[in-house]
Amino acid sequence: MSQVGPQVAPAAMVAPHGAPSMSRPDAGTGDPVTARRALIVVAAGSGERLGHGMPKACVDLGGRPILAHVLQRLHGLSRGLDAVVLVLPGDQASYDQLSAVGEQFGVAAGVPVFFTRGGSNRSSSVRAGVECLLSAGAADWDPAASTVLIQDAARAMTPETVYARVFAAVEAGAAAVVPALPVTDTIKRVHPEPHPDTGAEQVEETVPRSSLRAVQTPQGFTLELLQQAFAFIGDLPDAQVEALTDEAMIAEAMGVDVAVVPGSESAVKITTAADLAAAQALLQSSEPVAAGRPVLPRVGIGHDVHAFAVAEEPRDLWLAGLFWPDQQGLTGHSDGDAVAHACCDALFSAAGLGDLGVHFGADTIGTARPELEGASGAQLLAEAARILAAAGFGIGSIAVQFVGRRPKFGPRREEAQQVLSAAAGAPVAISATTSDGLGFTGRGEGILATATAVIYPL
Ligand SMILES: Nc1ccn([C@@H]2O[C@H](COP(=O)(O)OP(=O)(O)OP(=O)(O)O)[C@@H](O)[C@H]2O)c(=O)n1
Ligand SMILES: C[C@](O)(CO)[C@H](O)COP(=O)(O)O
Repeated sequence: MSQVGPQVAPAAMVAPHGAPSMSRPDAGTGDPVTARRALIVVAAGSGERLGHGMPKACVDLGGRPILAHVLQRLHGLSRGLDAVVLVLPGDQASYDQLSAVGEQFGVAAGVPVFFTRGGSNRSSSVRAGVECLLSAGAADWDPAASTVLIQDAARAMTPETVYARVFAAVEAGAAAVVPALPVTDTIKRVHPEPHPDTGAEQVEETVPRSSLRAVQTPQGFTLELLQQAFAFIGDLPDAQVEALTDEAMIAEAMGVDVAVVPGSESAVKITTAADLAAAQALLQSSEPVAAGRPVLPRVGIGHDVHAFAVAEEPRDLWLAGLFWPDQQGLTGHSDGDAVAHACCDALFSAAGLGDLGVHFGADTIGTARPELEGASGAQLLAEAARILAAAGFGIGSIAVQFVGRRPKFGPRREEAQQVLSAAAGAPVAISATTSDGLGFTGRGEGILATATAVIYPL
């Protein structure tokens, strides 16, 4: 199992005031939430019926692997997710490709993402996902109060509303929940054996369709039921496990009620070439380029200034996500990381989402976002990237220029770029200059950072 999480800086680089807890306060009481939410995406299937000669989750859909579309649709929900587990194909190339997609999502969305390899059938892949989740920390969760959703990577276009419905139904008291749509075709059962002379299948009966439902994913369960379910099927022979085409079947076999919530026409399972073409069409119809309009990038600008603290009030210097030993720090409510803050401002500006003050000002953090109290510049940048993603924007790149007499950026430019790029989930380029002795930067009273960002609609 490997992990990427919202904590982007190596431990030594995390702000001295401690990492902010990303746990959610209860909206009503402000108490920490004990009910947890996790999502397991099973993406280990071979995709034989699709026939692309590679695991289905790796197959290209509109320029990105199928798995990326699942994650892209989760950004609005991501603040409420405590963990995402991706169950990936066993071969190294596919594993590397898809885990990179997952890592990018984890950084942008601020969600801990864990990876494991799947098994030879769907149930064994789901089991691997549950085991990964437990060893990633869910073993300490309250199992009756925590909800786990299982999603097929193959249902790449499932809208976020369906996830929200399933979470809501489990949290309202159902131990097992499936999303489903009424069946619109007439359904007939055929005889097990074809006609002896013609070889054609023979209809045995017509099944009344009013009570039939076509079941989709994500399927939701309490963590407690999911653990019991895998203990329940633990000793079954492989053939019987193969026959379990979804997890709700195990709950049914255990005598647990399974609730149904509305699914979505968009949540089609990409199984055949025709399904992939349908998903492609759906994707195009939901993107502006289909209407003949080009998808233009957006640019933003950000600017931040901080004064150096006076010698009588020493502070550590944090700049561009790095700790600078033996240097007097900057004043400010925050850690004073003007380079990271300018990047955040450029992102908000590009997305038309206001500025740093709106999202991370002392008032906001004091009221709506207490978990960001004491957050470092790099952590704020990761959070800004998550906010953009939730608003439907990806980040192309950020360029930031530092103006000041000290510290000297050259020797640590690469290191700083790496830290900020990891935080933003996109390339961040840093340049630095002095101001020829002029102005407050020239006199060494403070520093200035100016950033530009290019973003694009997802
Ligand atoms: N051993 C398996 C089999 C399936 N799955 C996942 O379960 C979902 C539903 O499976 P399906 O659509 O049947 O995918 P494949 O098994 O890849 O398809 P095929 O049967 O055509 O090979 C997919 O997201 C798939 O990646 C999995 O994680 N591990
Ligand atoms: C879980 C599922 O998507 C619900 O419809 C379906 O059962 C998966 O079946 P598959 O044969 O593994 O594709």
